[in-house]
Amino acid sequence: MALISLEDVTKVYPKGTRPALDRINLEVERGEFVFLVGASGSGKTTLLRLLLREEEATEGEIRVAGNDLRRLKSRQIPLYRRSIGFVFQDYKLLTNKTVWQNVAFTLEVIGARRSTIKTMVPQVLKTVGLTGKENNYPRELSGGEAQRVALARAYVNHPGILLADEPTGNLDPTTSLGIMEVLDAINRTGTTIVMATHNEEIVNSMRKRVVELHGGKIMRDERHGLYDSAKFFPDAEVEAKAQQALGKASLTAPAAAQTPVAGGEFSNEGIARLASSVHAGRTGRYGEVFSSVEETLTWGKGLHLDLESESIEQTPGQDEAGQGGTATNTNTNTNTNTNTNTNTNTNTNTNTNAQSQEREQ
Ligand SMILES: Nc1ncnc2c1ncn2[C@@H]1O[C@H](COP(=O)(O)OP(=O)(O)OP(=O)(O)O)[C@@H](O)[C@H]1O
Repeated sequence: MALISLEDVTKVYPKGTRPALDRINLEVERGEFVFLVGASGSGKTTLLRLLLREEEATEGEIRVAGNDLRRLKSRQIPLYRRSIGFVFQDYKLLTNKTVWQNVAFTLEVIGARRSTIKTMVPQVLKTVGLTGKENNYPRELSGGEAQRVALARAYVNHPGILLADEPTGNLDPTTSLGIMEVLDAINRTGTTIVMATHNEEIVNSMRKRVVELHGGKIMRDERHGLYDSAKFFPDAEVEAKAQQALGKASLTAPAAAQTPVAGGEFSNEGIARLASSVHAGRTGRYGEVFSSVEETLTWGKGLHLDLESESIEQTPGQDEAGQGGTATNTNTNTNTNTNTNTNTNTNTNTNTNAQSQEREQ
């Protein structure tokens, strides 16, 4: 049974003139990394909010990790949400708490022991490359660092599912690469990731499953996004990162990282391609945000999904929460290479819905 399934799901907001989601059918298997793409207003955030049970479907059935979300009682919702990690474009950090306290807080609210907190917080900060920043307050962090704290907080209790709404939306291309490295590492521990994004270069480079929404309907569901790698690495830092990612895939990565995903490639190659294309300056956002449907349908040439015959391989020993693996792909400070963005797209992302959702924690 799929980890996430939506059957004929429709969402009409009280003031909505048309359905925000219109008879959506979608299945996501355990361990998958799914990009949700589509023009502004196509329904990406709504889909994530339904999965988080911040909104209820008007019609249809949603199941997440065995939970039928229609049957979830109000008092069960906080517990349900704690089993899911989520990150937003604007980080939502607690401004009066340090990096350490922000991450520890997630564990405190679920009643974790102090000894557990003391063990897990440094581990996850190391995973996201923030060792040394424990005592900084959010205002003392760069955008990329703040987003990594948000990721650490979402991941610290090793959720089986991580939902991300434009997690790179406010970040420059090189910093976004760092965030994608962390997300990729988290995914390789077995955590299923559903990420809404406008960033076509990230999607094209990572070559994960791409679900494209338009007007609340799924217009495309492909196993891999476009492949458009750069062959030229004149920048030493980005080249090193790309080499490192490729090297890790074949030499030092943990077993989970070496497991070929459907299609036979190693997931770290996506990061290598992204590093390459970040450097080449092909960092455009999802460029067709305000264009017609004909023009927006430019995603991918990949295979159409056949969930019957293909499935993501699981690494033996990993439980549902992904605790069988530890992410080893630590991030390095990537903020120095910001001059390569030759993006000419002038669209701005107006994702205000996610921004207004304050996490209960
Ligand atoms: N609370 C709400 N009340 C009424 N309509 C809403 C509400 N939230 C979203 N909508 C509408 O639902 C549709 C889908 O919005 P949604 O935020 O899911 O799109 P999106 O693809 O995430 O867009 P973006 O990329 O701009 O974040 C839009 O037409 C939007 O105006």
